[in-house]
Amino acid sequence: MAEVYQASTTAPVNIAVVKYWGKRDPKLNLPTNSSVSVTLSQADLRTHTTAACSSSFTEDTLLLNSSPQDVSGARTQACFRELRSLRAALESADPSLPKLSPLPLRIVSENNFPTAAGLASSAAGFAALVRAIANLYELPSSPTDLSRIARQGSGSACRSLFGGYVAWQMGSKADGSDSVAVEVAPASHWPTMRALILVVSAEKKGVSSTSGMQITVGTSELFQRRAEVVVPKHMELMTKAIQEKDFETFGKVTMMESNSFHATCLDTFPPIFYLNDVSRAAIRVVEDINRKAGKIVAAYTFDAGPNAVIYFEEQNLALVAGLLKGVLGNLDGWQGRDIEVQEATDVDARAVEVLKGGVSRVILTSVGEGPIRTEESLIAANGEPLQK
Ligand SMILES: Nc1ncnc2c1ncn2[C@@H]1O[C@H](COP(=O)(O)OP(=O)(O)OP(=O)(O)O)[C@@H](O)[C@H]1O
Ligand SMILES: C[C@@](O)(CCOP(=O)(O)OP(=O)(O)O)CC(=O)O
Repeated sequence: MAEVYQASTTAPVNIAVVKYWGKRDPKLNLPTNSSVSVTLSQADLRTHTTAACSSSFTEDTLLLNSSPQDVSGARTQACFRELRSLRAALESADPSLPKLSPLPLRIVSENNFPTAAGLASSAAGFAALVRAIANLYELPSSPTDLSRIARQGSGSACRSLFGGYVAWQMGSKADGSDSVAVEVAPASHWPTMRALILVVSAEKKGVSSTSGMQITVGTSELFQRRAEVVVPKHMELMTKAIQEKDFETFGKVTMMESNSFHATCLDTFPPIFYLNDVSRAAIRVVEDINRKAGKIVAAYTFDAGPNAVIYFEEQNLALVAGLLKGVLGNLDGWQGRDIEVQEATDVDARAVEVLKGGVSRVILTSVGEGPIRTEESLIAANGEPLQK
């Protein structure tokens, strides 16, 4: 029987606090601005991927949550091609190495959260795919080197190669070699950061990030100001806020960034609406929580969909999560955490009702680590995918 080589990893989701929106080169996924994200804990949200290769396989395949995916797309192909060429270079430098680069790849992956629902599945998915194949090929590449490859799968994926607080530097070179992710600070630098996700919709979204951002680039004038003036200022403030663990600035910039990004969506022609009434109710409740506290203790942010991500620090668990548990305590997602419930006094009553009617579940998580190698495999020794 032909030998089956394999390696596995898990990879995290990241949620941006300075948003990536717009490409200067759609083929290479080169962005029009830099961005910053927080990597979320894999205890709650993760992709698990096994990469295998063998001469007994007939073609490159990808099985995602048990369903076969098309791998002929330019993005997946770019990742396969770049990783193979790094392996081929190792093989030609050391002829004793097994010749893995020409062998067909079999990738098996599982997301433990809804795919394509604005929960950054493509980020965790492509980060895991690239990391798993790099492990399989025993590449000496650093996370920054791999971020250059994962970026071509999905832009935001480049930030999921690191844990903690991560910047994607837009770079200026035409070949994209300087458009990479770097660590701003590890999770251990500011470990008290929490994220409460209000899942408003787990459905596939209407306008994908990929096409939405290109229509914005082509039609919005506001977008130009965002890329040239707003984001560079926010990048500076955000990096410093993270270094100094200054939640008030972190929170203010996070909220203003989300608002700026969604304003450019509205300024796109025809307009793109990712926020809905439930999202706006979440914004209102966060504002009321901050007003009650007399300072910024909670910060909302929204990606290309209505789900709210609310960042806060552990010391404000009762003020933020406790209050929202008072409103949404009947939903799934609060288990396993001892949270003192707070009355939603001094909070807009209508917004509370809208949240009650529109949020389907919550996910309470925290800042976490980057991809983690695992011996737990999704492919049997004979090369067959393992059914869970
Ligand atoms: N585990 C995975 N392995 C490989 N590819 C994946 C994986 N998970 C998701 N993807 C790819 O990502 C696509 C979903 O990306 P999409 O950008 O539409 O949604 P999203 O990532 O959930 O939302 P967003 O990035 O806007 O927050 C899937 O259709 C699939 O091609
Ligand atoms: C709103 C965002 O989540 C957009 C993410 O866009 P994608 O990374 O999904 O886009 P592609 O590069 O086309 O795959 C903001 C962010 O994550 O920075």
